Amino acid sequence: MNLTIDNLSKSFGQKKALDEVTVELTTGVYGILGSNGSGKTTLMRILASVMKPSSGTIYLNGQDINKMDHQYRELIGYLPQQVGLYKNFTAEKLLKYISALKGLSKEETDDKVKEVLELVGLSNDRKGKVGKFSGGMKRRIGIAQALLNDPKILIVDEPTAGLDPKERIRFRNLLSKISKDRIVLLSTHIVSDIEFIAKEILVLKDGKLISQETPQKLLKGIEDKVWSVLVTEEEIVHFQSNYKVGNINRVQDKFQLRILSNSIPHESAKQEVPNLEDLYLHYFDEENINRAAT
Ligand SMILES: Nc1ncnc2c1ncn2[C@@H]1O[C@H](COP(=O)(O)OP(=O)(O)OP(=O)(O)O)[C@@H](O)[C@H]1O
Repeated sequence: MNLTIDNLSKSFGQKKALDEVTVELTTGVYGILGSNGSGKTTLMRILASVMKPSSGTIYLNGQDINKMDHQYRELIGYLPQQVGLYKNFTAEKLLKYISALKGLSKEETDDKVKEVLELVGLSNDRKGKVGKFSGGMKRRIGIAQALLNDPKILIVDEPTAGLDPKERIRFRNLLSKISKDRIVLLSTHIVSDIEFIAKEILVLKDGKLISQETPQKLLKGIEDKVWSVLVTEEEIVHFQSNYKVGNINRVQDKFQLRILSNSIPHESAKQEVPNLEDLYLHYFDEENINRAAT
């Protein structure tokens, strides 16, 4: 399976939310990384066919999705940022109801609902009311409903916002599991969500695709730029105004700063192994974009 996004742009008045994005996707998980307003949701909505681009074309296995029309939509599962679930429905009833809306027969529905409940780990909670579910369970029921029509392309917008770490891990593993024979697109600004499961990360900035790489290659790009330095409280401001500073940890009476810099920021600085949090800082430290030292 091959999904090709060819020269896609979307404008809202003067604002270019997407600017000539071209990318080719095959099965597996893709992470879309970008700061607020970088165009992630716009790209996902166009891919989910709920919004039209201003220009550009999307091809699935060489066929223009506009020409495929409902044939394409049947292959899509979309989980937007906000989903309104019927709070008084049980998990099972909700999924049966959505199956009916999606046009599945009664027999298909019973089997499919059972299968997706199992897949997302909610079989034992099938009689529980959705309104009483935790955030993680709600996201999982969201995925379950998106999987009812066995989509080949699953699009999930900010899936882990508001989830606790345990639920985030569980959700990540679920997406990883279902990506074997599907294209899964996952937008986030929580980089740890995609560090381990994405086969490639698409970095969007101001509507432009500025990078498409494996997480390992992206990290290699900053491998000699990440430092840690131990400073006093008074010295923090100096580093913050001259460098991109990430985490600050208290270590007894001093502070350890994580710094992104092309050159050694201080003679006592130690080089560190980069992670995706550093990468995010590298691309999206907007406030400090004009610093000379990096
Ligand atoms: N319907 C709309 N009308 C006008 N402007 C819009 C509309 N939708 C998006 N935009 C603008 O397009 C740009 C990209 O928005 P988009 O929602 O795609 O970004 P995002 O990366 O998903 O951000 P976030 O992480 O905050 O969800 C933003 O500047 C946004 O204000």
